[in-house]
Amino acid sequence: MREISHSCAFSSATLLQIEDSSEANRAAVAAESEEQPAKKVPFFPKRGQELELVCESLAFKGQGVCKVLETGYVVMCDRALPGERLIARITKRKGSYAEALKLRTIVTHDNAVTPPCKYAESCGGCRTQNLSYEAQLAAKEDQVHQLISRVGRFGRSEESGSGSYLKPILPCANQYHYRNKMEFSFGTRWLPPNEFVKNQSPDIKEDFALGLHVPGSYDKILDIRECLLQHDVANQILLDVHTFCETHRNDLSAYDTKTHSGFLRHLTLRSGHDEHTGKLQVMVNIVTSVHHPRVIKPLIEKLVTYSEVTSIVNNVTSSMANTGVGEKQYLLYGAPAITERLRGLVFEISANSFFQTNTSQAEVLYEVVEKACNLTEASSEMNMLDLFCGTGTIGLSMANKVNHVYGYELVQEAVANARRNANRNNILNATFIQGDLNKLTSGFGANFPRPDIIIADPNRPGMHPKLLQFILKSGAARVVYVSCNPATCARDLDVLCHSKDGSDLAGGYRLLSVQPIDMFPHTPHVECVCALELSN
Ligand SMILES: C[S@@+](CC[C@H](N)C(=O)[O-])C[C@H]1O[C@@H](n2cnc3c(N)ncnc32)[C@H](O)[C@@H]1O
Repeated sequence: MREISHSCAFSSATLLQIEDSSEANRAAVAAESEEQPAKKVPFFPKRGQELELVCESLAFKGQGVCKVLETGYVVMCDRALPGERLIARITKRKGSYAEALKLRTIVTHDNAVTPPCKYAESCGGCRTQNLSYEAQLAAKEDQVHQLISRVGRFGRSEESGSGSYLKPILPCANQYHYRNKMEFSFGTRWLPPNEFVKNQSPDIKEDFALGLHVPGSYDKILDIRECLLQHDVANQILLDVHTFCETHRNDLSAYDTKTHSGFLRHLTLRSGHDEHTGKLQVMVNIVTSVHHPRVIKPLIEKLVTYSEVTSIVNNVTSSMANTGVGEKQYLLYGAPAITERLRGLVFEISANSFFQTNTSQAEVLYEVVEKACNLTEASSEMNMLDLFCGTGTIGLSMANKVNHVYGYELVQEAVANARRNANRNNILNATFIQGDLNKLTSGFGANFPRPDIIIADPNRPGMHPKLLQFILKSGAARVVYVSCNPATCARDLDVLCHSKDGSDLAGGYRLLSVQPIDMFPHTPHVECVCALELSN
């Protein structure tokens, strides 16, 4: 039996509410305080106060865990990196810690490297590009281990025999050009500090930008002309679209999220490969506020000159929200979907359906998932439930080893993709069902047999308590939890593995392993695959 740490200051009620970073931050603060308890003296910084900090580690979501030297008081600071001494301004007090905005560096961080991207200092995408890759990996591994062991209440003790259940992180072989999908936004331009001087130049127009959101801002766009995370061809397209739309901005005006006026909202570039020739395929998705085929036509004529562009779609949305999914979608050129190979199968990807964004690392991820399922010859009699299945990739990649795969997914378009993906790969033992796993009714489970293996791959908020209850009652011998948010994953594992007094969610599973995987170098994101078995 594994040791359960009782030092963790989280009540079960709070654990169910973990949505994103604040509980994870508290875990990081608790870890810091436990490591050096003697240094902490009472300290109450005020909002707006400027302080000298030293950064000690990187927490979940890439925030630096910093300390006020004389007091040991913990401050979470965006863009602070381990070893850095900095001046920061307090923005929020949150119980035992505060949040701060970094103002300037006094002494640079450990493991500093020169980032190859010229936007690295201002862009919200790659926040740790100037930290060596080895240091990024160590920080991500530590975050997963801390969160699972503390928030999940598993402790850090060694398992006898196969070593710790907390496995070392698997690195990503390609640290650049690994993304097969990038979503850019049109908008009003934001100038990073080093461009203010150039702003005197009449060449710089502030009414047009195409790029990525300024961190923490919904309306300001960092104008960029290339992103080192995407394919070179996608970068040429981005540059061309940028130049063309900026030149013709009277017709092709950028949408302004404050005034809700303007035409062009987002540009999404997705890449895949032709299933027969292996040739690169690019899908261009232009999101606009209205359908205006005549105005957009010259841009399409420009884009079709690229032999790699095999699909151009136009999503039209009148929503005030910052969404790339249109109320209507128009096919402007080529096929409605592109294809990609994964685990020896061919998958079709349409504009609004989920597909793993790092294809080569998805091969590694799915291999780990399959291993966690512990498939044997006996598995051919078993039913697999693939929850949050997207376009069906995980379940389909194991369909030849089980009796039947049942996939469950919210997005109708992804379900349609999954069904076509099964047909395309001649897989007859897979059924895909559309439904909302956050709104389970008592009838859930009636349209598929009792599962022997459950795979759950939710997005960041994790699983709804009712879904956890379903899993606990299912009697499935194996559960494999694939997570892109170790904080909510830890919360859910605690429910699945530890019985809770006064609750009908009795923990019925034993956590066997937690495997962190780096899918997104230079970003704060980290994936993990957790294997659980039914405990008797
Ligand atoms: C992280 S993705 C995983 C997709 C798939 N397993 C894969 O590897 O490609 C999460 C998926 O959950 C779906 N999803 C999100 N909320 C959902 C809900 N409430 N009910 C069912 N599916 C949901 C999303 O549409 C998305 O396809």
